[in-house]
Amino acid sequence: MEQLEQRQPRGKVLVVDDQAINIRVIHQLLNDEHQLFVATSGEQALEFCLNSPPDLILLDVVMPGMDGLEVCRRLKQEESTARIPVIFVTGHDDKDEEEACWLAGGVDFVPKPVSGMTLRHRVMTHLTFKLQSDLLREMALMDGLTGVANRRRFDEALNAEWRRSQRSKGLLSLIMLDIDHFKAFNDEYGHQAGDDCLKQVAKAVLSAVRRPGDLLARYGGEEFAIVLPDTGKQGAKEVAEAAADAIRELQIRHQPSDHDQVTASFGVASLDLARHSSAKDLLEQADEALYEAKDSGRNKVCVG
Ligand SMILES: Nc1nc2c(ncn2[C@@H]2O[C@H](COP(=O)(O)OP(=O)(O)OP(=O)(O)O)[C@@H](O)[C@H]2O)c(=O)[nH]1
Repeated sequence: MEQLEQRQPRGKVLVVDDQAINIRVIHQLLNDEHQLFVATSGEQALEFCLNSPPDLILLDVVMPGMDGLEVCRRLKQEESTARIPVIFVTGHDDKDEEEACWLAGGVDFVPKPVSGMTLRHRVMTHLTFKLQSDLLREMALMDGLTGVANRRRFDEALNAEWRRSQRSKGLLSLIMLDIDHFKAFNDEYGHQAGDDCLKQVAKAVLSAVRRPGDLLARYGGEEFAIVLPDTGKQGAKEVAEAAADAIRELQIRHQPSDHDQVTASFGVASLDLARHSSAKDLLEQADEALYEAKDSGRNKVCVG
C-alpha cells in the first residue's frame, strides 16, 4: 500500500452515483489521495464536466433518468470532455453489460461491491495515463522557443472558434503581427539575440491579451497570431494597440530599423458573415491588413 501511495498522482475525480452509500464507500477509499467531486445524477454529471472537466470519472451504470452509458456516450461526443477517462462501476457482471460499457466509451470497469485495492489501483493507473497524455498534448501544442501556443494549436483554436461563432452568430476577431526588419536584427545582433528578442516580444504581447478565451500563438518565424473570441473590431484594435505599446516599451535596441528599437506591424480582422465564408477568409483579411501596415511604414496597426 505504501508503494501505491508514492506512485499515486493527485487528480480531480468525479464520482457519479445516485446512492449515498456508494458515494460514501468510494469517498472513504479515495479521498486521501485525490480531489473528489460528487454528482448524484447523469444530468448533474454532464453539467459538472462541461463547466470544469475532471481528470477521471467513476460512473455508476444504473441510475434513474439518464443512465451511466448515455452519460458516457454524450461525454465522448463533446470535444471538451471526450478525453476524460470513464471507469464504470457496475452492479452486474454479465457479458452484455461489460460490452455495453466498452461500446459507450469506458476505459475500464469495477464491479460492485467495490474492492478497495482494485478501485485504488485502477484509478491510479488511468489517472497516470491521463495526466501524462495531458502533458504530452500540452507540449505538442506549445512553441518550444517562446512557450506560447504553436501553429497547430492556433489552427485548432481558430477552427473551433469559427464553428462556435457560426453557431452562436457571435463575434470573433483575429490579429496577425510581424516583427519589423527582423532579418536585419538577426544580421546585426546574431541569431541568439534574435531568439531572445522573440521570447521578450511574446511575453510583452501576452501581457496585452487578457481574457481567458484569448489565444496568442507563434504563427511561424517572427510572426504571431491572436484569436479573440467574442471580440469586435474596436476591441481587437485596442488589443493590437496595447500589444504594440508593450513591444515598444521593451525598448530593445534595433539600430538598422527606422525606429532604432524593435517594433511590430499588426493586421486586424473581425468576422463579417457577408464577407467571410470560412476561417481562412478571416485569416487572409488579417494578413492583408498586416501587409498594409508593412507597406505604409510599419510600427502600426491596420484594420481590414
Ligand atoms: N533568431 C531567429 N530568427 C528567426 C526565427 N524565425 C525566423 N527568423 C528570422 O526572421 C527573419 C524574417 O525576415 P523577413 O521575412 O525578410 O522579414 P523582416 O526582415 O522582419 O522584414 P519585414 O517583415 O518586412 O519588416 C529571417 O531572417 C528569419 O531567419 C527564429 O526562431 N529565431
